[in-house]
Amino acid sequence: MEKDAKIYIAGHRGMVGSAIHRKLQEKGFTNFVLKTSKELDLRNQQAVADFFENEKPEYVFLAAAKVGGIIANNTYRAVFLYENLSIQNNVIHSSFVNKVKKLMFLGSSCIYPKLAPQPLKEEYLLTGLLEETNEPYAIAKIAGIKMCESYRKQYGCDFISVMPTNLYGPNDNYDLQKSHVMPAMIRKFHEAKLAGNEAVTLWGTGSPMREFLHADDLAEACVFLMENYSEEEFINVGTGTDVTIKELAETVKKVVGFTGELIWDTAKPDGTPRKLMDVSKLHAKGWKHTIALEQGIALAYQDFLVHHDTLRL
Ligand SMILES: NC(=O)C1=CN([C@@H]2O[C@H](COP(=O)(O)OP(=O)(O)OC[C@H]3O[C@@H](n4cnc5c(N)ncnc54)[C@H](OP(=O)(O)O)[C@@H]3O)[C@@H](O)[C@H]2O)C=CC1
Ligand SMILES: C[C@H]1O[C@H](OP(=O)(O)OP(=O)(O)OC[C@H]2O[C@@H](n3cnc4c(=O)[nH]c(N)nc43)[C@H](O)[C@@H]2O)[C@@H](O)[C@@H](O)C1=O
Repeated sequence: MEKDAKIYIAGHRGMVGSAIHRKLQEKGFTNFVLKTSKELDLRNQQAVADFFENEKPEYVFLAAAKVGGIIANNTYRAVFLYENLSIQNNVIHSSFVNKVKKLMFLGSSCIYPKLAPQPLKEEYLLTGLLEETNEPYAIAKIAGIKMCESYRKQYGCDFISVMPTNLYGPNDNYDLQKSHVMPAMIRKFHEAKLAGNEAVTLWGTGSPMREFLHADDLAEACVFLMENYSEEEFINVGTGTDVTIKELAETVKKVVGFTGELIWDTAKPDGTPRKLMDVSKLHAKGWKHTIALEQGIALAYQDFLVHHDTLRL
């Protein structure tokens, strides 16, 4: 990508989109097209077609999506399916019509079968049943992968797909019902510490395992792959290491400074038992994460404290 290339970051205000924007600016890129969802609703096919015809971006990072944790995915099943299919269909197709040089689609580690062998290799896609709680979201993501693959095969588009593991960091969603586990723990432990509460309730059994990558590391990987990866097959992006939710809770407790007890609400779902990404393909391409988990949690907590009054609570 040329430093003055016209780059459209769809979802530039989100955790991933804002991290990609920061990273591109750090690396000297200067020419961005940025639209909020109020300015451009990506579910609106005609509005997206008009936008692309007028703006003619050269590169597209598709980081706009309907995103949420396990309860949000399981509650708003129709919304997660419809909105993600609409957004990605419109952006990917308009990128083709307007001859975008390269597009990056962001999927998720939830595309893999619930009980696939671990760590998850890219070839395990579509080899088994999906996790029930986020099946609609996963189906939408798989459709996005297949759309990029098909537009490459039929039209020669340089559209690539990246599969991030669970992410956390600045600009995360801290709504306790809709968020992912990391921001939920940060907020719950922080508020319990301030209130002097003796216990915090967390969801499930605490036994599932999850891999966590800081959003700034993901952004670095996305810029690296936009410049160095043009293959048909999608690529996993993660750390290659995971922890149990219980272990995560102990680490977040320590970082936040909460000393009370944990109560596990087993009426809430555990979701996939494990979804550790095989990142050997990414490492072979020459990229590896740099932010260790405890260091990343401390950075996320600092961001939470600094921006607490403007957060998505
Ligand atoms: N968070 C995670 O743990 C993971 C995320 N991912 C993927 O990364 C990508 C970004 O996720 P993340 O940054 O966490 O999500 P966020 O919820 O933080 O950001 C999503 C962004 O999408 C935009 N958006 C949503 N709906 C619309 C719409 N109808 N029209 C225009 N823009 C819209 C929002 O714009 P606005 O702010 O203007 O309303 C927002 O900026 C997604 O594809 C997600 O699936 C993958 C794996 C893990
Ligand atoms: C990135 C990935 O994220 C989602 O999958 P998930 O990883 O299962 O989502 P999660 O982060 O919400 O939960 C992880 C684990 O943590 C446990 N857990 C404990 N206590 C809280 C808690 O307070 N909040 C939440 N959210 N989870 C909790 C929770 O019960 C579960 O066992 C997909 O929907 C999809 O969006 C996707 O692709």
